[in-house]
Amino acid sequence: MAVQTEKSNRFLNFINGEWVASDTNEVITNRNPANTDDVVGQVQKSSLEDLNNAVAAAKTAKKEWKNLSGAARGQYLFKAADILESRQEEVAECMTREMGKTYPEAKGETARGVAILRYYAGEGMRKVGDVIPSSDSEALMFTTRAPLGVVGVITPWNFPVAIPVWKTAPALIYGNTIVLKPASEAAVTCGKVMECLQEAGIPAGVINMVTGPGSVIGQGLAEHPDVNGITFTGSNKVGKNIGQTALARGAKYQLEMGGKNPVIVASDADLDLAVDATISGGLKSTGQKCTATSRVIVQSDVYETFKEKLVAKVKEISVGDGMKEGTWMGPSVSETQLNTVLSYIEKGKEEGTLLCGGEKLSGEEYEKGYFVAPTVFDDITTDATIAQEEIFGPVLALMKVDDLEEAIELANDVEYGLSASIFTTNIQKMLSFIDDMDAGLVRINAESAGVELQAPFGGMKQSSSHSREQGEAAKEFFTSIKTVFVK
Ligand SMILES: NC(=O)C1=CN([C@@H]2O[C@H](COP(=O)(O)OP(=O)(O)OC[C@H]3O[C@@H](n4cnc5c(N)ncnc54)[C@H](O)[C@@H]3O)[C@@H](O)[C@H]2O)C=CC1
Ligand SMILES: O=C(O)CCC(=O)C(=O)O
Repeated sequence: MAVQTEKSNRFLNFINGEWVASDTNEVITNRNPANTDDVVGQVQKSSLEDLNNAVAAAKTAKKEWKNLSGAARGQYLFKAADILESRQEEVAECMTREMGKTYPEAKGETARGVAILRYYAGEGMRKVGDVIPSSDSEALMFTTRAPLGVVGVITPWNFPVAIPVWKTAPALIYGNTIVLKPASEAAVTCGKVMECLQEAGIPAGVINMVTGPGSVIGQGLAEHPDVNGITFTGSNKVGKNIGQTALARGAKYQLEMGGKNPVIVASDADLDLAVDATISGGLKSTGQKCTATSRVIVQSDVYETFKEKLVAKVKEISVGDGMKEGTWMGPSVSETQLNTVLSYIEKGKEEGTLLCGGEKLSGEEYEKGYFVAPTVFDDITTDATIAQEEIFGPVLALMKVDDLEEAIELANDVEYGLSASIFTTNIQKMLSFIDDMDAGLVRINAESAGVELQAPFGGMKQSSSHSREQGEAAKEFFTSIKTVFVK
């Protein structure tokens, strides 16, 4: 057993209140996707035995943690928020170097993590149940809530602070203990979040982190008989498998998966606003958000003007190392992700007309990173692969429609239903969109990305397990309702 003595970017597993090396003696080394010469840090390549130790610790700790008052649990989260806030710049820099999003975005995400911790800290003081009139006049009937117990938290790399925090903070405040398995690509940044929770003094065993391959540690969590609930964000393929595994053994699960999010630009839209929001929603974070805009559905009478404005602005985007001032868009997270994006771009060239971008960037600034040019396609039809499949890259597909009805029909013509936007100044069009759009998040005159921590977040159709995260909605997953009858 080794002890982590100083703040560094080399992380051990965190199990039962201690930093411990994996029994495999193997590590995963993370490099900067903007410059692969830059080694960002290391995490453990753990085994099932490490996972079993973490689950055992979480199981032992759950009774005492659950028996604390919500207010007492909240105090730990307030403290963790202060610590994370004091380390905002260090955490953000690590995030940018580890997964590529720009430093201002990474700072914003870290601040969001702080705000989420504070929001759920406050939840510890809010009501958990209702009094319901019994048909027996001498009885008192009410609901209360019980934690699930041990929750397995499996997170992706695209929001290395916000997603682990928006799953962990509600799990803890409602009395659960956790075992967190972050995506390897961003596990060093996540280790820093874990340090903040540790420094806040959360009792041993309540929070645990085990890093390693998804197929071993993630699958191991899903299968583990002592893990009572699993919360997951990531790809559809992995998510569905986790859901089936959890269901087969009767565990609760929550899945947030892909998106193929449309923006509709109506003929009466403020076109400059729509252009800016399409770029921001589609290309920020290099398009690596499940809420990213990827299908741009434009009414024919403004199509050419919108297209011209959009392409002119996309061409101005500065791509580079996210730590460099003036960089608007960083690299893809990894070589695998870059290759996926490039293969969709090749497909797009067969399916439509390339308007700009469409290539891996070359030249001195780019040669050691995974950079792709922001790309826009024209003449894309709804059955095209790039109009149907989640790309997770900076690629926009333009589609032309004659009227709003056709626009909404097209917007709904995908298997996903996470987020959708419309740009219009017409109230009737807004209302039709709100009514008819099959998405968990519908946004009017605002980009498709951008989730507020106090509001429910989740998708329809194949985008989620039909559950919601964040805000008060988190309570539904992280607790079970108990109906109490007293006479
Ligand atoms: N909805 C979202 O926010 C995200 C969607 N994605 C989508 O997924 C694609 C692939 O990205 P990946 O990082 O490979 O996503 P992924 O779904 O493989 O990874 C997400 C998490 O699940 C874990 N995992 C992987 N295999 C597992 C398994 N068999 N059992 C349990 N856990 C497992 C990973 O280690 C990671 O912690 C992206 O191109 C994108 O389309 C990726 C990340 C986030
Ligand atoms: O748009 C956001 O802020 C959150 C997106 C998200 O949850 C994701 O990409 O996994």
